[in-house]
Amino acid sequence: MNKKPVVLVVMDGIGCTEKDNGNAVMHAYKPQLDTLIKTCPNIQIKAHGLAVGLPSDDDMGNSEVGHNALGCGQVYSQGAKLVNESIETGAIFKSETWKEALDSCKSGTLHFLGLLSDGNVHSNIAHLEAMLKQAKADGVKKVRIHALLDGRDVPETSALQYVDQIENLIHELNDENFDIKVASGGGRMKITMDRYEANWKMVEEGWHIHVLGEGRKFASMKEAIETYRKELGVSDQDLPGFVIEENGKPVGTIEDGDSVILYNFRGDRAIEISKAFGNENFTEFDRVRFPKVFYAGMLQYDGDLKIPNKFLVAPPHITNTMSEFLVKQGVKSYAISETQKFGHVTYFWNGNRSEKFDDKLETWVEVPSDVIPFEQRPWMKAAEITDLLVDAITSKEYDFLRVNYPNGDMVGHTGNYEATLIGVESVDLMLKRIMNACDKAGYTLLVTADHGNADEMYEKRKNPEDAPKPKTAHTLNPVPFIVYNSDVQLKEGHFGLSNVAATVVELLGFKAPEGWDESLIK
Ligand SMILES: O=C(O)[C@@H](CO)OP(=O)(O)O
Ligand SMILES: [Mn+2]
Ligand SMILES: [Mn+2]
Repeated sequence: MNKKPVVLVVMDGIGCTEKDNGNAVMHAYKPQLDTLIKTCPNIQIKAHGLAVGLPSDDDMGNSEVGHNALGCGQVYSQGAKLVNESIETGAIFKSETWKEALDSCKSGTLHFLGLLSDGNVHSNIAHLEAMLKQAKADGVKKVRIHALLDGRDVPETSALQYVDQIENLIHELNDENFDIKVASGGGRMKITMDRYEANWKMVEEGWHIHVLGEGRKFASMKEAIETYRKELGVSDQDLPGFVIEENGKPVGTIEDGDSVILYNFRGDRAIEISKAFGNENFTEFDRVRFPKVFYAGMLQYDGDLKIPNKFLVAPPHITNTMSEFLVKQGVKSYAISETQKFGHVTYFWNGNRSEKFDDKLETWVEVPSDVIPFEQRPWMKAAEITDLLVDAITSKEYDFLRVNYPNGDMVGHTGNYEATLIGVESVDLMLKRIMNACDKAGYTLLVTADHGNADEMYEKRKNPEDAPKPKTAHTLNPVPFIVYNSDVQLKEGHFGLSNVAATVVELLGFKAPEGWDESLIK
């Protein structure tokens, strides 16, 4: 085998299936991908469920677990699973953090903030339910819930199902000693859950809604959702923020002496709001009022920056990553994406660490993303990313280069089939440029994805004659793994994303370290 530098392309959200259920991957005009699959060694690898450390094979893949597995060559039990286990054993409720959270709000309110669904990508409503029951059992007097609506990891207009579920539990738990209410909420793509500092305005709006109780007022969550749906016709993820009021007053602003638990377990979209609650000297926006609260996350979202410093369940301690390994070998690497996925190829890739292992050997490049609905620009920043990546390949400075193209995923999440076709086609167009650059430089090119999304743009239909309903979530499908410009043969069998790291280092001429899943090369 000829040892050469390697370029790895992650086509975010581009999975493989023969099924045509609004399959924007199948139907996109993508001559490069088609040729690569026809002429190069390639297999399909698993990107969901147990293969990436999720609780079961009913769990679709996602970027966090996908990039963790790609970047560390191992499968770790992930947040979704760790929290389940901690609740099952009761460890979470014996933790210091839980006790402190309860002690700290003895004469105040215990607030739960998080994504209200069972998507299991960022959160699970079952975790919230378990904590509400335990809070009552532990003698908490007053609880307020700040509910972010999903429609991105679950069907796009399914919010009322989860609202009913939580309202039923509230009804069951409420009595003269336990006062529990929903206080505020809004769509996850409108407030609070921004990531990678793409749009701090979202977090500022969330702060006004949850903390200050400033925003459009409604009598109930249901009324807010139904009113906004009628007025705007948008999916759950895009519903504006709302504040629940009674007698002209918000029912649950966040005040000095309260405790706040962010029950999302995934980090990327939890870090900014955690900074707003946790940093004394915070400058991203004017908080107007900064209540002195005890703040904890379900997990610690960033191990380097210790965000937040209090958490209920320890995150997977991901060690022995590919970046660590390459740095030890003195290999120079290059990582690039646009803002929306920049942390995926850096922070997730390195096991949820925001710092480099070595400043000199690692180069990270972020192309600023547009702040617009991505169906309006499905090509996103693919061309700008490729300009820089091609320069980096041509410079011959780096032995390992990785890139994430968000299009299949970010446009896929809009549920817009036509735009997603263009998203996939934009990525395909870029592949040609990268192939050319690799030809000239004599580099090996690997093409894969972190999970599916664009491959199923319609929900499953009950009756074949029903009109297609847009699907915004990820899929359970495998992803391609293609080797271009190398004479290797690939193994046959059942493999997953965690087999890629060993494959990369082998192509670079190293023996993969102990403990990594095997390489895909025969
Ligand atoms: O947008 C996100 O936060 C998730 C879906 O919840 O997508 P990805 O895992 O691809 O980042
Ligand atoms: Mn992804
Ligand atoms: Mn996604």
